[in-house]
Amino acid sequence: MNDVIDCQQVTRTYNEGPEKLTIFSDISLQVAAGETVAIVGSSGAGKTTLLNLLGGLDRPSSGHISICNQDIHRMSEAGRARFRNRHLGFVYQFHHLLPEFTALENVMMPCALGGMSVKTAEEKASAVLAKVGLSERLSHKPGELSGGERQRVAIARALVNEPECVLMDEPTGNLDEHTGEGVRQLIESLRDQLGIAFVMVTHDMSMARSLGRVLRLEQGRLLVEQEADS
Ligand SMILES: Nc1ncnc2c1ncn2[C@@H]1O[C@H](COP(=O)(O)OP(=O)(O)OP(=O)(O)O)[C@@H](O)[C@H]1O
Repeated sequence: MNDVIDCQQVTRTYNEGPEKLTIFSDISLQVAAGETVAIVGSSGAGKTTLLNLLGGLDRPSSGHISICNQDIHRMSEAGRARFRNRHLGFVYQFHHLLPEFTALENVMMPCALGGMSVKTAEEKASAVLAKVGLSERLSHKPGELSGGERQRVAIARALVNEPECVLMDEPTGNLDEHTGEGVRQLIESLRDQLGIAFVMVTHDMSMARSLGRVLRLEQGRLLVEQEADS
């Protein structure tokens, strides 16, 4: 069992007064190390809900989710936060960088939260910023970076603790086509170089198809849209 993510028969319902609203039911999904999986589907299909469950930010109504062979929903809140910091990276459509901190400081943040020394955090953050092509922008604040550069800083921040898996919600949703293509190529090369798994929610079908396996969330079911090796 070398799956980074193992999601077994997961259901998420919301209580709407006396009614139960089922977003999806009995979803099973395995993601191997170094694999890219795109989740597509129409607005409101439940893509972000699923991603939040995989990241331990929300609890399933039933079913089990293991990340690196550990059931994240059996951990205490504090244990889960530590586990997330160590094993998972997150990238969102809007980069969520802290505006008053430099690119380097933003990327150092998850290291600091994990208790690393400032010197080691600085070294790791500079190295990962170099990997995303931003060695020349270490002291720039988010407001002094382009949209694509900001998203690359956000990706560097997600990678700095060397997670097994990065979860992305519309990573190119806010970027023009050319800049989005740059981010797509970066994800591809990081996956191939570092063996990190990426699970990405996107509306960008050409990016989804070009990266590997594509799953479609539709009417509460997860359907295979494209196999890994097609
Ligand atoms: N806290 C909540 N309480 C009740 N319903 C919710 C809650 N959060 C989300 N939903 C519902 O769950 C459904 C799925 O939402 P979700 O954000 O996962 O969709 P999505 O596929 O990511 O959509 P989009 O592509 O528009 O971002 C929506 O119909 C939404 O209204």
